[in-house]
Parts: sequence; C-alpha cells; structure tokens
Amino acid sequence: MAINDDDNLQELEGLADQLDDKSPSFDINQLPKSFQTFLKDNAIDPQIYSIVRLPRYIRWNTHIPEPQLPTLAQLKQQLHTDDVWQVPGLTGFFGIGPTSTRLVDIPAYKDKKVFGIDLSSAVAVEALEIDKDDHLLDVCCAPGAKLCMMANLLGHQGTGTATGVDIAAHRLATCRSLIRKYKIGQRIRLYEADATTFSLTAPLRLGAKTLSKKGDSPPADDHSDSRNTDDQPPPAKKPKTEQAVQKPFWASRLLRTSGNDPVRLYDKVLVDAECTHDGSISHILKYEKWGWDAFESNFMDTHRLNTICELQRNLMKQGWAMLRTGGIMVYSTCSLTIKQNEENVAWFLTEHPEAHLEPVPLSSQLGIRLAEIKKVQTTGAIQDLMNQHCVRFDPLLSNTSGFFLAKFTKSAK
Ligand SMILES: C[S@@+](CC[C@H](N)C(=O)[O-])C[C@H]1O[C@@H](n2cnc3c(N)ncnc32)[C@H](O)[C@@H]1O
Repeated sequence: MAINDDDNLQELEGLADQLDDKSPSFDINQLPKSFQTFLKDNAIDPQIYSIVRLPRYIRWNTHIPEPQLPTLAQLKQQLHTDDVWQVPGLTGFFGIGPTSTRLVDIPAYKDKKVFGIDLSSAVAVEALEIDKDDHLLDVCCAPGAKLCMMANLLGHQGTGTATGVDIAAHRLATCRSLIRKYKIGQRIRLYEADATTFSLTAPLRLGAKTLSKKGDSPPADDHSDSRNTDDQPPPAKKPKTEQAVQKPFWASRLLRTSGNDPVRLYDKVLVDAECTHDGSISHILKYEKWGWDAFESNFMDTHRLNTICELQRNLMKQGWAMLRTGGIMVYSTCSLTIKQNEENVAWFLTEHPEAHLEPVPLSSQLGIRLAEIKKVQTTGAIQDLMNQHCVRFDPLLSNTSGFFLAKFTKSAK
C-alpha cells in the first residue's frame, strides 16, 4: 500500500486518538500467518495484540503560555471523564482512560494546546535532557511526534536548534504539517536524506546571530573527535561548499540561509530507528481496517526483515559520528524484538568504548511497570549495564505501546 500524506497524518493523529473505545476486543488468530511466525521467532507474546484499550497520552504544547494551557480539571471536563491523570514527573503530560469523547473533538486539542504522544516516546525525548541552547539531531524524524516535543523543550529563549532527517518525503511532509499546525518550527529544519550517511553539521546561524561565536562554540576536542570518529567520513572534513549546497526539505525563516558550522557537531542525537513496528499495537491493529495484505507487504517483506538490524546499526553509527564529545544519544525502537534492541545496544557498546550507557532518570517515577531487559550473548559487564539502564515498555505490563530505549553519553576516545 502506498501510504500518502493523509494516511500519515491520520497515523499521527492516531497517536493521540489510538483506537476508538468502541473497538471490540481483537482476536489474535486474525493476525497474518507470516506475522505470527515472526512473533514466535522473536519470542513476542501475541497476547499484546489483544489489548485494544491502552490509555492515550497527551502533552501540553508548551509554545503556548502556561496560563492558557488546560488544567487537569479542564481536561476532565472536556473529555467527560474523571479518568484523566497527570503523569508523575512529567509536567503537562496527561494519561486518559477509556471515554466515549474523541480527543480530536475537545477544545484543548482543536486549539492546538495539546498534542498526542505516547508516554514511552516522551521518556525517550526526556532522556535527551534538552537545554534551550542545544543543537539537536533527530534521525528518522517523521512523522514527528518526538520532534514536536523536542521543539517544545527547546522553547523560544535560547539559541538551540533541531535538525530532523528522514528518508521519506511524504512522511517529512506530514512532519512539516505538524510543525506548522502547532506553530513550533522557529528553530527547526528538515532534511530529506539517508541518515546513515547524513553528515551536515549543526547550523552556523540563527537568523542574524552567528551561533559559534559566543560561549556555545564546540569544545576544543570536537575537532579531533570528529576526525577520528568511527570509520564514517568525518563531518569536519567536508568541504564547506558541499555543506552549503544541500537544501533543506523545509527550514524556518531563521535557519533558511544558515549554512552549517563546519566543525560544530550536535549536542544531542535521537536515533528513533526504523524498525518492524511490532510494539506499536494501535498501528498494527489499524491494518484490520486497511487490510492485512498491505501489512504483509509493508512490514513482513523478507529483505526488509533481513536487513533492518544492519540499517539500525548504520543509523546509530552515523548518529554517533555527528554527536559531540560529552553529548547524549538516545537509541529507540517501537519493536519488542531482542535483535533490534538489546543485541544492537550490546553490539554498539562493544564497538564504541567511548560510549557509556546511562540511566534514564524518569523511568522509575512514572507509576508504571517496565519489562525486564532480555539476555543476549555479550560480556557479563555489558549485560549488567543493560539490565540496569535500558528501558523496555511492554503493552501487557506497562500499559503503553511497546517501546525500547537506551541512553548513551560520549567520552573522548
Ligand atoms: C519509527 S519511524 C520514526 C518516528 C518518529 N521519530 C516520530 O516520533 O514520529 C521511522 C522513520 O525512519 C525513516 N527511515 C527509514 N530509513 C531511513 C534512513 N535510512 N534514513 C532516514 N530515515 C529513515 C522512515 O521513513 C520513518 O519515517
């Protein structure tokens, strides 16, 4: 099935609206045989697809001044239910239980004061510890729920920017629509590119302001770091002209003629990798309406399944090459497979001695249960670190979409 912009927009609104509450419980025997085999091969419990009433989550659009944003009481009143709660530790982030009122119909949503984003996705963005002056790189950014939250966290005050990269133009178009819809694009630029080779460095200017002249210039070791990173073509060696000619798919007025600082790497990188999407329950179950044939050709393609881990590793590798020393990279997928999660993290830590797995601070405060980290063939030290620091959201346990994340910091080599 060719997925067009409208489908993509629906997909994203779907993050906010999930399945409607009249959905009957789903018979897992309806899942296509190829998918059932995939689940079995990857030790994923098919029962997760019997959960059709996961809570929905929304976040304040914090580009709007706080006094205008809806309170918990107002959201309860607009949604006609008391089953709305403030998620502990996440200001302006609310869970919504079953209700017959559609989220898209409430004033707060229509006025773009809130947008839909799953709790697990929000934890991945929070793990980046975004500061107003950070330069962010969002690898695989479309359709853009996480980029919206990243833009919100950058805010209006500092000199930070966000660069989103995605290979699919139609999905980037959805991302652009969202940015416009929520009026959060002042510091964003989007590139249509293969993120496994994307090597444009952080912006040089924000409007008339030259970014690297102030106290925000890169640490001295960024030069050596970018020269020596991995076996990727080092970003600092790219001729300026080549950097200048790559036109963004879309950029805010402040970043339209910005060019790229030849030596400035990104402070934070999110690699929300392309994956088999098996943890994204609401999305998978939409194929009940759209047709399982489309699902099989979109997701169960043998070549895709055989090459997805290689793609993910290359995305991580290039994201890492674009990260400055001292920066943070978050790797995440909406898959529950061990191969796309723990095995990739163990591989990455083995390949990159300068990568340090870090705790995800919020994950223990959310008032939900997390799943155990799976065991893989690696050293005891790496397995222990993964057990302590990686985060697995499992629909059956956590009552969220299936999601995995790992947070790394980068030290000098
Ligand atoms: C899981 S989705 C990302 C979701 C997104 N981060 C969000 O929050 O809405 C994966 C994305 O990866 C993109 N993608 C796949 N291969 C890519 C590549 N080689 N380079 C860049 N993007 C890629 C897909 O087009 C898709 O939009």
